[in-house]
Amino acid sequence: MDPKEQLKRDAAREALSRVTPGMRLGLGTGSTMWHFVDLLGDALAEGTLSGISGVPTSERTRDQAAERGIPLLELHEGAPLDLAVDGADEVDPHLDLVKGLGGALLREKMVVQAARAFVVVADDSKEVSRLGTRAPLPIEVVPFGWESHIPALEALGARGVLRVSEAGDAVRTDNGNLLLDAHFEGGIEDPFEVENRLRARAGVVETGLFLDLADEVILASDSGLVIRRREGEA
Ligand SMILES: O=C(CO)[C@H](O)[C@H](O)COP(=O)(O)O
Repeated sequence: MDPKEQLKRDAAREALSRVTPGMRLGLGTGSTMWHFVDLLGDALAEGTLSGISGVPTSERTRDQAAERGIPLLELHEGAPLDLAVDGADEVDPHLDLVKGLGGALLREKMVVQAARAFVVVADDSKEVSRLGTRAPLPIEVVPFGWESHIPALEALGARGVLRVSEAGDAVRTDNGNLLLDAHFEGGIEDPFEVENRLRARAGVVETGLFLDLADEVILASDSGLVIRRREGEA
């Protein structure tokens, strides 16, 4: 296996050790989560875990989980979830995150907010000292008037770019919305301020800032796993 994929699988395997029989899980989206869903499928098939059900955060994850025989629930059926597991594009020292390069940020945040605990799985390339330095901030917006957010982003110190596919078409989320990627020169100075300013705008559906949400971050590196927990948590 490619060494980078192996790191993602290592983080996913560690997260799987947090899962106990009967749990209702939030199943995130992305290449690291692919490994988690794969390992969960193996565990159910082998009988080392049972009674598990999951709420998928994207159609991709729904398809993979269904293929692997993982019983699926709608969000309202599963909530409150015992545990949400998901990847991240950036993790800062406070365990705040940027998510959404995979385009599933809205459902991901809804699922995390419906969960009693949230564990993040990533390789150590996602660690940053300040959010917005490694990845742009994804923002899901309704198609109507999306261009009007560009000057507002400029006022926040960011260059907003409509996400397009390789073929040049605007990318649509699973919810039929568009994605703006906000590039902050030097990173995001005050993520809470940016979150509040963006969320106050009609037409902005959700941002990829996941603030004060992660309870535990599992980072896989060449030298092993690094586990970070929110202060005050055992
Ligand atoms: O937020 C996400 C999708 O919306 C993903 O969790 C994030 O992009 C990380 O993905 P990967 O594990 O492929 O690096």
